[in-house]
Amino acid sequence: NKSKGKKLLPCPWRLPILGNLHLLNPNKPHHSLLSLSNKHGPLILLHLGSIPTIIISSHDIAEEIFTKHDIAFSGRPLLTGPKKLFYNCSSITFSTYGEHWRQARKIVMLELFSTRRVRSFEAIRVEEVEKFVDAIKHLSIANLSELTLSLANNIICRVMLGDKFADGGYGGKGGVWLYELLKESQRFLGGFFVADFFPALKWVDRLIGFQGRIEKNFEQVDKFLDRVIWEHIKKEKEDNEEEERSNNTNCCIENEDMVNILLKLHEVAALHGGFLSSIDHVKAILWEAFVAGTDTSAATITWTMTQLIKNPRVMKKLQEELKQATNGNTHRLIQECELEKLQYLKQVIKESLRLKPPVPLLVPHETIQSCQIQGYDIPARTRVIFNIMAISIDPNVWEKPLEFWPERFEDSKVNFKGQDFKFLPFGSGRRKCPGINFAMVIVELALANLLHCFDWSMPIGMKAEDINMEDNIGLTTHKKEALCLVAKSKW
Ligand code: HEM
Repeated sequence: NKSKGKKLLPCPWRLPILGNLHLLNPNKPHHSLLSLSNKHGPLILLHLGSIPTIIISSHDIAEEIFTKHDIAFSGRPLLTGPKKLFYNCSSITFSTYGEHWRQARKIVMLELFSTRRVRSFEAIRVEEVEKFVDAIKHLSIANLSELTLSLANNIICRVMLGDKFADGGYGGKGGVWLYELLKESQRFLGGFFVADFFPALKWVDRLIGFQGRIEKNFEQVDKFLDRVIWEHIKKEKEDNEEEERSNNTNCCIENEDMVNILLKLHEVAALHGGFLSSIDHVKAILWEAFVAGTDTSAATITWTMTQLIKNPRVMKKLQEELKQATNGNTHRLIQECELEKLQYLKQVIKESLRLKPPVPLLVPHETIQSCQIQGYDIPARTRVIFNIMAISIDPNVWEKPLEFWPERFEDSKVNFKGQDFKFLPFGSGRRKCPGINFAMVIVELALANLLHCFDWSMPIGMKAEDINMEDNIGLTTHKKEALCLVAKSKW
């Protein structure tokens, strides 16, 4: 009776208790949702267990939401994984819209993602890319899935925690334990907790051991972050004493890592209250940078290399661009100041992000107030999933949507900053990724050098057509099978 006179959202037939959950393949929910939207339309309502969830799969509905109802859609559901791993969701990504989120985002925008800050990490990126290239030279077969994860992990580790905590290894040698810790956290963030779909059945997660495993992972993460913080405090004290002794008051902000910066802000907040008043907030921000930044950047590099090995014409054209940019000098690395002129590289990365967006369903949103979309009433506290993969291969919008064709971005103003609603690999509106600049310079520098320093081919006995393009989704989509290629060094 309640719905009398109201326009009802299309909703596939559902089962008692499970609702529409049985329609989702847990390994490929973005593909299942694409099939459902092809059948039922670009705005549908699913009952995932007992949680009403709307799925958005068209650019015009995304535009309506991000331009007219952005605040209403800026909440985040309180999910089991992030609640545990990010200290009761006190990080940015998973905290719901409000003062805490605003303050947290403001601080990281200023201290981590501002143009000046991103630029100040150049030496770290260059050094790590150099080691990365050097490691590949010594490998008969390069496992790019693993190597790119090491690269992103080492850069983020050095930027966030300082040099001491990154042991800088490549090719499965270095930082393995931190890496394993991170992988386990990511499994839980993208994983299926019964409580997230049937809040009343929370006990089932404990019964099947899921809750126990996440608690163990959290304990290890927490212990690690405690050690990082303790060592920074100790070092700061020693430096201050040394400074007093030598009367040297030169403060070098460029050498500060994120832990130093957050600890200083924590000291002030502990006296006056607000965000960062608890040391748990500091830990949540630190762990989140690993989780949000490592996987996504590595997946972008790996997927782009996958597309290039399958498309030799594009790879050749890109290598030609790099040759021209360096006047044919293959005996040195591409520098960051040269990236700006590499226009074809930028088109190639965009095309790769279009076909394989690393976060194809964004992070789940939740409405914080009721509103109307396309004439449908959407109540507050509705979970919202944006299937941006469906949008970026929509045949009504994109010509030859499944083809890898970077030239489509030539002379086009379409970018991924969140204003072009047919292409949203970083999201849009208030919740869009704040790490775009931070990530893109890593991705561009790594790819430019991979292609400038090496010629790439398939291992003997394999053809590019054999490459498995299937993805495995957690919070980020990865290539299901590792990308292993032969790299022939040009110098
Ligand atoms: C190519 C690499 C990356 C991609 C494709 C990517 C993509 C995304 C996406 C799709 C979202 C969710 C937007 C939404 O829910 O509407 C997001 C959020 C976020 N990303 Fe990224 N990201 C990348 C790199 C990074 C890096 C390197 C960092 C930090 C070191 C980072 C930090 C964040 C944070 C903190 C949020 C949460 C924003 C909020 O909820 O307010 N990302 N990212």
